[in-house]
Amino acid sequence: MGDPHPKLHATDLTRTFGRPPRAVDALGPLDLTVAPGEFVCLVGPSGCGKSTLLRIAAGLLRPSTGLLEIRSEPRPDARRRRTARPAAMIFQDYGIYDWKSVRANVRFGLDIQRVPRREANARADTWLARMGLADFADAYPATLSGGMRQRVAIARALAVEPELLLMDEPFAALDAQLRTILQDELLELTQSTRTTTLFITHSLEEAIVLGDRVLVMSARPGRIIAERVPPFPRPRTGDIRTTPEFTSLRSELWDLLRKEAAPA
Ligand SMILES: Nc1ncnc2c1ncn2[C@@H]1O[C@H](COP(=O)(O)OP(=O)(O)OP(=O)(O)O)[C@@H](O)[C@H]1O
Repeated sequence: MGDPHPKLHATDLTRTFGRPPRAVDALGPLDLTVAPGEFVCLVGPSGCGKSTLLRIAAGLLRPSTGLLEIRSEPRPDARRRRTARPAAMIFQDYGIYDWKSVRANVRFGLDIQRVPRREANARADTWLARMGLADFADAYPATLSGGMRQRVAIARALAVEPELLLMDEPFAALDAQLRTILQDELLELTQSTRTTTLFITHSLEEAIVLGDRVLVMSARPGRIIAERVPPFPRPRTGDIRTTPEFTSLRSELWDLLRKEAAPA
């Protein structure tokens, strides 16, 4: 790929939790480069350090050694948005606030950035409309279905126009049908916004549908042991799921993963 200006660049990254003799080596050493606009999916056995990597990328956790850099674009309105964050994160449990209306949830990041209320409401409403939630702006999350709640989380993350979107198993709590629908929606959305995305999933299907690259991690401490490029040009649609290339890549990835997931 060789992009001289990667959006995310990690070198020799490791993370250990606790101290000897109880120390847990959770991650690495790991090198990772994500180009601007690229959608990179990470798959790996349970407990291999995927969330740890994402939390380091989000600035929620420090690495034990190594470096992770996110290249930030100067924004034309940077002076006003002093608190602008380059990364937005979406979790499996949605992470939305039950006591705030749907619109206020979507506006949340914009409020932190001190975007004026009128503009923030307009941007929130635009994203709600895009996610098919226009009629629910004044509703409270408790009245929404799981899929709708996850759409609110996606709208909230994208409303801040993040330079980097970090998604940790965002669809894991949804049933298979809804998951497929949201995969297709996210595919369309990210192909139009070209938001640089690092996406963790246990679903190989999800990784192949969405990713420009699929990275396979080893068992803990997670390192990157393989990389595959799904052979589907963009813009692509969910129809690729029925192609022979899709099936063969899925079984190839599954073989790689099975070796890592097998008990020692
Ligand atoms: N705060 C912490 N303190 C101690 N150990 C931790 C902490 N966070 C994670 N770990 C350990 O680090 C390892 C990696 O955890 P992590 O959550 O990153 O894995 P994961 O690949 O995201 O797992 P899963 O796929 O099951 O969600 C695990 O062994 C976990 O128990």
